[in-house]
Amino acid sequence: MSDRSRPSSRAPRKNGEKSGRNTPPAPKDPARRAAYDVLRAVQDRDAYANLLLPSLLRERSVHGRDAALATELTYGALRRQGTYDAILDACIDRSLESVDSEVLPVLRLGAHQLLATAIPPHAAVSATVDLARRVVGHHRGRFANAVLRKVGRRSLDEWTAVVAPDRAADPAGHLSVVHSHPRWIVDAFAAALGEAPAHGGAPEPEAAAGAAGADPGAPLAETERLLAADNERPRVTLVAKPGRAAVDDLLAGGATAARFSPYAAYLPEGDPALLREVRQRRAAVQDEASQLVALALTRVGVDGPDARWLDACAGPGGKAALLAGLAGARDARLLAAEAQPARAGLVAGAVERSPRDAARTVVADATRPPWGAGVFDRVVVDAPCTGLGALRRRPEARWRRTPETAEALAPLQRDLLRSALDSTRAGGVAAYVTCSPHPDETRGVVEAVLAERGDAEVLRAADYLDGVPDVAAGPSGEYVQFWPHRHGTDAMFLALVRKR
Ligand SMILES: C[S@@+](CC[C@H](N)C(=O)[O-])C[C@H]1O[C@@H](n2cnc3c(N)ncnc32)[C@H](O)[C@@H]1O
Repeated sequence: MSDRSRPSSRAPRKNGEKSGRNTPPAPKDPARRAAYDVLRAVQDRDAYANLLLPSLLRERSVHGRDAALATELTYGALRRQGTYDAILDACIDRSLESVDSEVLPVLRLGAHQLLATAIPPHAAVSATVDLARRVVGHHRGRFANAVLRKVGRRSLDEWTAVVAPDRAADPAGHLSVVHSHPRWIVDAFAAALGEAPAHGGAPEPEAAAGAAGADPGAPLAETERLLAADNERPRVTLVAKPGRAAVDDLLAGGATAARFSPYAAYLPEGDPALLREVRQRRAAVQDEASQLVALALTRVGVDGPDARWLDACAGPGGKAALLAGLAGARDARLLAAEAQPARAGLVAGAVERSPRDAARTVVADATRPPWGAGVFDRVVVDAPCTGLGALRRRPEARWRRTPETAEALAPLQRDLLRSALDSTRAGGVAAYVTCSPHPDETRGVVEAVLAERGDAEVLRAADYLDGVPDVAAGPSGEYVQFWPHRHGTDAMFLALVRKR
């Protein structure tokens, strides 16, 4: 992870620690001030809101309703930024680009309160204008007041009817504004769902299955459901690490049974760290699809030995921890490889005390592996990707990625899959996984690599996920694609490849 991930240059105080003598007094309206500071940090120094906000709230001792409001405002303004910017643009005489970068986050926060919360409009405007006066001065506070009063004259639906392109004439452009996703992401999602061509030409036949339940009359109907799901807060899913904790322990702690993974439970509310199993690292937060793609790999039959497993891109160790538990139960061994030393440290922590001490962590570049060819019975490569499948969790990510991000990652993704297949023995199996449904980094990678070699064949991955509906994807349903709107999970992709 790069420098950007550092939430703050100041170390947060430990829970319950009192402010030092030099700590500035708590700001007035701490919720809006915290939201503003996070939006500025995201905009100015590429901070990650999901890391910065919790540490900032802790540092400033913002709790309870203020913390909940700060979270709602920060995440809402970031997720809905595309929609709000189109509306703000219509409320300002000059172009939105010419608005000072210090003022823009104030306007987005105000728009979110006015258009998507129950805060009474006069309170939303006056509290936001107060904030503007404090952070950008009286003159620009007056500007914010004028703009927000215009925003408040219409509801969200009334505004989008005015500012979004017509749906029939430009479906992707319409959905891009209404559901606040960059247009290239709308196009990529539509292609992955089979509702639009991936690279020109006609949509894939899988569109019919993919769009099950959608209104056939509305263009890009299923894509719209996906975009809407991306704007919802994801539920917290836990994993009970096999051999170290049981799902029943999590249920006893207030979690509820999960739909698909035998190791998962959902936490309806509260801080996961309050669960003893999580504190003791016997359980962890892990999306259900992440668990299921790892499980699918372990369910494929292999003839001969089943003793050596490899996780070629293991950091921070979510899948490695699950695989280590399952390997231990079968008396197999997992090698967890990670290129970045700091992330390898996280992997080592995640797999610590696995049953039979089944996992070993190494810092290694999996494209130039220090291990020999054909030595592993099972290999997973969970490749670095755009993360477009996890937009629910990373509210600013959609504005940071570009079409070039996916293009730039493809050579590394192909190299990692080639190397994973080279590392797999004949008769063994490799899993190629991404947390993105973008065709260029999912099937595009698999198809390019398999076209080069005659020693590998794609298996029907959905056959190893019995009981999970509507996951088969690809021209013949050979891949697995999870979706937030269908499964309530991240949009994880899985291809299972048998080495011949
Ligand atoms: C998507 S993440 C893996 C997530 C992980 N499997 C989990 O479930 O927690 C991809 C990881 O691959 C690592 N990586 C990138 N290039 C690599 C390479 N050439 N060799 C090994 N690891 C690499 C990245 O540092 C990152 O930690």
